[in-house]
Amino acid sequence: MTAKLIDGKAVSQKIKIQVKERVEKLAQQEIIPGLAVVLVGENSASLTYVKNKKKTCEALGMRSDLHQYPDTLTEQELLSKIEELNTDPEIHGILVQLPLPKQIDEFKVISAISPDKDVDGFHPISVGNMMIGKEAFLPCTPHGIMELLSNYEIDLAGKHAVVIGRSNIVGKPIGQLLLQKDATVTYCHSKTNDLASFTKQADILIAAIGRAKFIDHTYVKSGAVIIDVGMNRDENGKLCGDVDFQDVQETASFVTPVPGGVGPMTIAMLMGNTVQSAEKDLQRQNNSKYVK
Ligand SMILES: Nc1nc2c(c(=O)[nH]1)N[C@@H](CN(C=O)c1ccc(C(=O)N[C@@H](CCC(=O)O)C(=O)O)cc1)CN2
Repeated sequence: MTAKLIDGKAVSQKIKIQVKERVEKLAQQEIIPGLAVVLVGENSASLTYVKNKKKTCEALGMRSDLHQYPDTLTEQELLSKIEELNTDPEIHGILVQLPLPKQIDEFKVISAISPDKDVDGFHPISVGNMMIGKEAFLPCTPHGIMELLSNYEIDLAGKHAVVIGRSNIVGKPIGQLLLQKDATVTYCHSKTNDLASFTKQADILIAAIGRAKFIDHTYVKSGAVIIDVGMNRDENGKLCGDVDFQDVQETASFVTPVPGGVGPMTIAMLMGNTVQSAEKDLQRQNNSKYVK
């Protein structure tokens, strides 16, 4: 058996075409979805990601403003900027690129974003609504993973999903979304003893560990679906995931590559959330017309 490739690049293209159609529909009502991206510091990977977000927005007919600051920016200065963006009627989505420099409290900053504009889905209100299955902006990487699984018609009900990683932006939320689709979910993390004894039971294995090519075939059950969320550099400086892609080929049934798997989905889902925010804003405006 050779694993089938889950092509995130192709699926993300399909999603972006659908988003563009929604942008064109909003343009008929003279609305241009607007995304504000805030970057603090000079992290080169973060700079690449925010540039890609801006480029994608523009390609889909959306507005994107990049607000870039040195890593000496104070927490108060950042909070003031967010306050300004919260009240800007032309901005439908606000995103603060993570990680932030250490003098800035990430939770405080995320909590300051209006939940109506929280297109990253990181605000505690968005997280709470997601947890109880109510309408919310879903965090882009976990949402992208769910879209990939759905596009490849991978059945989740009754399946055992093992998530390695417990970050707020990937590990914790992907477990909840899988649970909502009736998977049985196990969380593993850096303190888990005998990791392989858990991962070998996984029908669906989500690797978000942050260690280059850590998962090889000895961690994988025959026929498992592997989703690689890792973004690392190998010994030659080449981009690679948490999974040893070649080594799992004869064991897994499906596997995502890095690059070209989960990463492009993250940006496509962000575009979807931003358009959704603009659509909801229009709906609110129309509703308030009726009330008057
Ligand atoms: N505010 C946020 N910060 C961060 C998020 C996030 O969703 N919101 N996620 C990550 C970084 N990230 C988006 O911001 C991201 C990472 C990777 C990719 C991607 O497309 N990767 C490509 C490879 C890119 C390359 O060549 O370097 C791929 O996997 O094919 C997109 C977005 C942390 N911060």
